[in-house]
Amino acid sequence: MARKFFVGGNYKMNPATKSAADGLVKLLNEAQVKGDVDIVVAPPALYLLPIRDALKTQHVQVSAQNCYLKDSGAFTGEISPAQLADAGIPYVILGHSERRTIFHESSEFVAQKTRAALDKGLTIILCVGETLAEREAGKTTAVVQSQLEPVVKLLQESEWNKIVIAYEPVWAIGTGKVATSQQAQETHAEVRAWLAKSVSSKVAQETRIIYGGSVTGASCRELAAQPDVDGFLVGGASLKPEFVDICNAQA
Ligand SMILES: O=C(COP(=O)(O)O)NO
Repeated sequence: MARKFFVGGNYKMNPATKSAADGLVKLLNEAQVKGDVDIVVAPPALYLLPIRDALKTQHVQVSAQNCYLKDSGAFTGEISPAQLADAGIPYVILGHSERRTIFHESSEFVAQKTRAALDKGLTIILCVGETLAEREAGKTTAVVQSQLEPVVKLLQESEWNKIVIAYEPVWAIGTGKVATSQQAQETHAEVRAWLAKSVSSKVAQETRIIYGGSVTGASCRELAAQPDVDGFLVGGASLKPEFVDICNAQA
């Protein structure tokens, strides 16, 4: 089966003002989206509802950038999967490398949060990826598999249709050093083969594996042409007009 193209925009802790956020909504509402693509933008939590309510295009949905694993309680600063579901936010990014490195989230913790988000009906953009040292040591496959294993243990085969895997090599995030098409295709194919072995061939074939790490309007088409690259999770470029070109990369 053909996997529907998927492009996420991870705004991270941007933009700095509501008026700038309004500008991004204008860009999305005026975008000429070509082809069949799921577009999801992940603004800071403060802007989630205003942006969701200001979007006039059926092409774009919103995502949280993270969530906790409990429904409510004394967890200062956190947002719960139950609150996201109640607010009608359909997606959440989990396991982003910035959550793993800056906020010390382990793969087991990310897996528990994935379980909790699935229990509330959310779709998860599950981030994995290796550091430059791990790639140079030939550990890319082992690292990515170690990040996915705890998730595999907690999911039923039928739940994988609520997972989008984002392969984001840490050395490409925010550096301008985009992975080559060959590097992306190689790792995506390895992840897909591992899914076939660890879950099922159906899940391997149907799960979208998207690439993130310095994707731009200039690099997106060659990457999108790779058989196992099903889309992108875009950081910096999602805050610019070229985000629309990236959404149309497969059109
Ligand atoms: O972190 C990223 C990628 O960021 P950049 O596109 O800025 O490298 N996506 O979640």
